[in-house]
Amino acid sequence: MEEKEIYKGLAGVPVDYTAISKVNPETNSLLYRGYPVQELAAHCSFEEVAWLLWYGELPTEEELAAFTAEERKGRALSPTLKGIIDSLPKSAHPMDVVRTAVSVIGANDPETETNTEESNLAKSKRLFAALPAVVAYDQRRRHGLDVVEPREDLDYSQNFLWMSFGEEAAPEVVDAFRVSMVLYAEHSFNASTFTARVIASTTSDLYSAVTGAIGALKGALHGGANEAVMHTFAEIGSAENVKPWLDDALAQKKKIMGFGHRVYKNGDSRVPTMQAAMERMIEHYGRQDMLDLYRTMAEEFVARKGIHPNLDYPAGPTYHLMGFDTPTFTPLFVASRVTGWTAHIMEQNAANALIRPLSVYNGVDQRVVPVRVNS
Ligand SMILES: CC(=O)SCCNC(=O)CCNC(=O)[C@H](O)C(C)(C)COP(=O)(O)OP(=O)(O)OC[C@H]1O[C@@H](n2cnc3c(N)ncnc32)[C@H](O)[C@@H]1OP(=O)(O)O
Ligand SMILES: O=C([O-])CC(=O)C(=O)O
Repeated sequence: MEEKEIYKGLAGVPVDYTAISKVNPETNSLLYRGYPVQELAAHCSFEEVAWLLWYGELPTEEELAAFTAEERKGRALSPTLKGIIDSLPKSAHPMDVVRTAVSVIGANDPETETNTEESNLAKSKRLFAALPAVVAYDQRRRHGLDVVEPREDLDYSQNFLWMSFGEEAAPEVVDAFRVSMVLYAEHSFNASTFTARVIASTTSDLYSAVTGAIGALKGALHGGANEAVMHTFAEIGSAENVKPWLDDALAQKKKIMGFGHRVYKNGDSRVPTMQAAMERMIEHYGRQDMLDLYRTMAEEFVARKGIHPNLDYPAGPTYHLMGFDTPTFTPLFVASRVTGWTAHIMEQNAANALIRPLSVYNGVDQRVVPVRVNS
C-alpha cells in the first residue's frame, strides 16, 4: 500500500477560507460575520440574522422592512407542492419530506439554472420563506390536523409557531424559538454545509446543494441528534434512572446523543444561550422534572467521560416542551440552517474550486480478468 497520510473524516484539515462564521474552540466562541452569536441572539430577529449571513452586514431599517414584507408574501405553499407532500406516506421521515419539498421548489423555479449571485439570493429568500410552511404542514398532516395557513401580520417565529399549532404562541415561547433559530443558523464547515459546498463546487444549482445538505443533516451524528436526545430522555424516564441507564449504555459502548463535537472539546459556545432559553420554557410549562433529568444526565456524563453537551442537547427538550413532535426537530434545524448553507453556496460560487480530494487505494493489486472458455 502507498505510504500517504490519511486525514480520516478530514478531521483538523482546513479546506478553504470562509468569511461567514468563525468557530473558535480556544475561546469557546462563535462569530457570525464578526458578531458574537450570543449578542445576535439577545438583540436580533432571525430575519436580521439571515440577512447578515447572506450580505455580510446587518440590514438597514429600509432593507429589513423590504425583506420582511417579501418574506411574508412568500410563505404560502403552492397547490403543486401541497399535492406532492400529500402524496408521500405519513410514515415518511419529515426530513425526507423537507428534502423532497426543496427538490420540488427547485424543479418548479424557472431560475434554477441561473447561477448568478443575484438569482441565488432570491432563491435563498424563497426557501427561507417557504420552509416553515413545509415543516408545519407536514407535522399537521401526519397528525391528521387541518392545515393552518400563514399570517402576514406575524413575524417569522410567531408565524412558524402559528402554522405549527394553530394558535398564537406566548411571547416567551416565540422568543425561545427565535433564539434557537439564531443559534442553529450557521457553523462553518460542518458536514451538511460542506456537502452543500461540494455540490456547489461542481457548478450545480443552489436547490441541489440544499437538498444534499438536508440529507447530510438528517444523520444522528449531525442534526439528527436533537431528535435522538428526546429518544434517550424517553428511555431514561426520569432523573433517578440516569446512573443505571448510563452504566448500561457505556458498557455497550453506545454514543450518547447530544454530547461531543468535532471542533469544540471543552463545550459548545451555543449551549449556555440555548440552555437559558430551555430553562425559560421549563419555567413556562412547569416542567421541573425535565430540568432534573437534563441536568443529572449532563453532570453524570461530563463527570464520567469529560465530553460536553452540544447545541442539540438543550434544543431537543426545548422543541419538545413547545409541543413539536420529535421527528420535526431536525426539520426545524433545516429551516434555520438554510441561511448558512445558502450563504456558503454563494461564497463557494464566488471563488470556486472543484472539491475533489484524493484517496489511497487499499484494495487488491492489479490482476488479470479470467477469460471464460465457452464449452
Ligand atoms: C449540531 C451538531 O451537529 S453537534 C453534533 C451532534 N451529534 C451528536 O450529538 C452525536 C453524538 N456525538 C458524536 O457522535 C461525536 O461526539 C461527534 C460525531 C459529534 C464528534 O465526533 P469526533 O470528533 O469524530 O470524535 P470521536 O467520535 O472521534 O470521539 C472521540 C472519543 O470520544 C468518544 N465520544 C465522542 N462523543 C461521544 C458521545 N456522544 N458518546 C460517547 N462517546 C463519545 C468516542 O467514542 C471516542 O472515544 P474513543 O477515543 O475511546 O474511541
Ligand atoms: O460544526 C459541526 O460539526 C456541527 C455543528 O455543531 C453544527 O453544524 O451546528
